[in-house]
Amino acid sequence: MTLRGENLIGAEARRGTEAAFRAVEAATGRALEPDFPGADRGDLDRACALAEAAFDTFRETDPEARAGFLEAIAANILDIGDDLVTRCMAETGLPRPRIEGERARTVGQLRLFAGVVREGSYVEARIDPALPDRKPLPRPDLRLRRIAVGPVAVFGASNFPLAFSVAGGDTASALAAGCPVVVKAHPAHPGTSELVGRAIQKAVAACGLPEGTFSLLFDAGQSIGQGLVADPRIAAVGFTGSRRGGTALMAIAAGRPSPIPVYAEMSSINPVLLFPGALAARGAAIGKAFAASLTLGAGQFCTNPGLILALPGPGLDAFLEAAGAALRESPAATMLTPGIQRAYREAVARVAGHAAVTRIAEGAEGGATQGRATLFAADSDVFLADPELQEEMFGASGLVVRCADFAAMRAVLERLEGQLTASLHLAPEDHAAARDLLPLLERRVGRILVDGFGTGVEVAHAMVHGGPYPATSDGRTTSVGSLAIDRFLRPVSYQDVPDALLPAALQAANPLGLPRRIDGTPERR
Ligand SMILES: NC(=O)C1=CN([C@@H]2O[C@H](COP(=O)(O)OP(=O)(O)OC[C@H]3O[C@@H](n4cnc5c(N)ncnc54)[C@H](O)[C@@H]3O)[C@@H](O)[C@H]2O)C=CC1
Ligand SMILES: O=C(O)CCC(=O)C(=O)O
Repeated sequence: MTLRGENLIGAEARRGTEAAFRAVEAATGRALEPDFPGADRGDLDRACALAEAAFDTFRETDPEARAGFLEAIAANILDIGDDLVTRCMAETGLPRPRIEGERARTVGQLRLFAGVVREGSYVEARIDPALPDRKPLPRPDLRLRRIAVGPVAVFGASNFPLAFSVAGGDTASALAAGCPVVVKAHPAHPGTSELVGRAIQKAVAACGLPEGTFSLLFDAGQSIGQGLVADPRIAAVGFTGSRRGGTALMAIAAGRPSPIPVYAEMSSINPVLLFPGALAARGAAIGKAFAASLTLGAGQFCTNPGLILALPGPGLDAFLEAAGAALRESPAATMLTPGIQRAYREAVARVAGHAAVTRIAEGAEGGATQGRATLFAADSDVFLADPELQEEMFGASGLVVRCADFAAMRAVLERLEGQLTASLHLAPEDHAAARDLLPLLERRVGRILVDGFGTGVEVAHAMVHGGPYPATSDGRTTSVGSLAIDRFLRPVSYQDVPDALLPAALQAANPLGLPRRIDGTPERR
């Protein structure tokens, strides 16, 4: 499929008029064809106007039509075939199995949301019938449903060019909710973005939906993204990336005459708690598994296990020896962009320069586009004394913090910022100590897992990929799994509205066959 470097604005495809950029082949630093001229203000305005015009029609599409649309996007992505995989590999440096797996996850995610739309409980339809004879006052007829919030701006992630990008979780959940989407493409994978964007554009046309249901804009800089968040027609924002980028967009959204929510997934170091029983039983095996998780995708996962907490002893020694040996064997890996590679090197150098931090092991030295795995260690009082040690090193680096006892481990956890995940490695005799720490972990993280690592998020109904700030901007939400749809819905209540004027979801005959609550109890169907 030929790439044209065009913005997709509703049904149109046109090259921008602003400064152009090219994708960079991650492994070599070579510029790739074609160039992508940036969208201009007129393009931004048209994309937002079309999204606004599409909103009322798109949000009222019936469940089958909306689910069919999501499935059509999935089918069109698969139809692109190997062109998508090879372009994505070139732009990101990620290997084929990873990209193919991510494509399957993206398609599975769209289909999951098709199922959510068909099943219908996300609408939260509730009916409290009138009680005209209630004393001292009659109760009115009250009916509630959730509606889409409005057009959503999506900023894709550099590190998940499919599953967290143009047709990723933010887009899939916003479309499922009934929100038109305007994507600001990530400049690290514009070709991948154009291919996937065309797959969505084609599905919009084939499903007979309003053209403004989807648009995709390119920009060499940041003005289109900033303009998008500031545009009064945009009602919410989905973002995955840096803390600096996420907080900049939050500030723009909060400063608007009508502020809107920004759902930003940002930085996390994902503490791993190694309990003494587990370390004694299988310290070396945990060390090996940890090294595999740390180096996955060159460490460029927001779920990367960057902080390990453990009590000293032979079990921890075995862990460090095995993890160190695996990391010393690990090859350097191509990183996503020159900027990310530079930031990683600088972050590692900063920690390496810390007088009280020791380097346990490092992987093979890489070339100019690569990152090298590194494992550091420090005592808990050193960690507690220096807040910079809990900054994310976005790449394959971790810090082992030795805690003299569980009180010291608790002190470290108390000091931690919000996180996406916490992993606990346990033997049965560790349960009492783990139980003590669980309430604190619940306050710090979005997902608690046992005997595993957080990398590789399952797209499922019970998944939370979120967490308190700064892991995300709003710890009440998730960006992965079916609950992600909640971010783009808001409740509306209808009081004493005649049946003929009610939305189908709330009419007496329940023409959409939705699951509903009558007086708080599931309706018999
Ligand atoms: N925790 C995580 O999930 C991730 C963290 N990162 C971190 O971010 C660093 C840079 O990676 P990027 O992917 O380039 O993230 P980034 O945050 O710089 O960019 C993400 C997107 O937001 C846009 N953007 C960023 N700042 C903006 C601003 N002030 N105004 C308007 N738009 C803005 C960019 O153009 C891009 O489309 C990495 O080195 C890493 O530290 C990156 C990817 C994922
Ligand atoms: O670990 C995963 O599967 C997802 C990680 C993620 O959300 C990210 O790195 O942005």
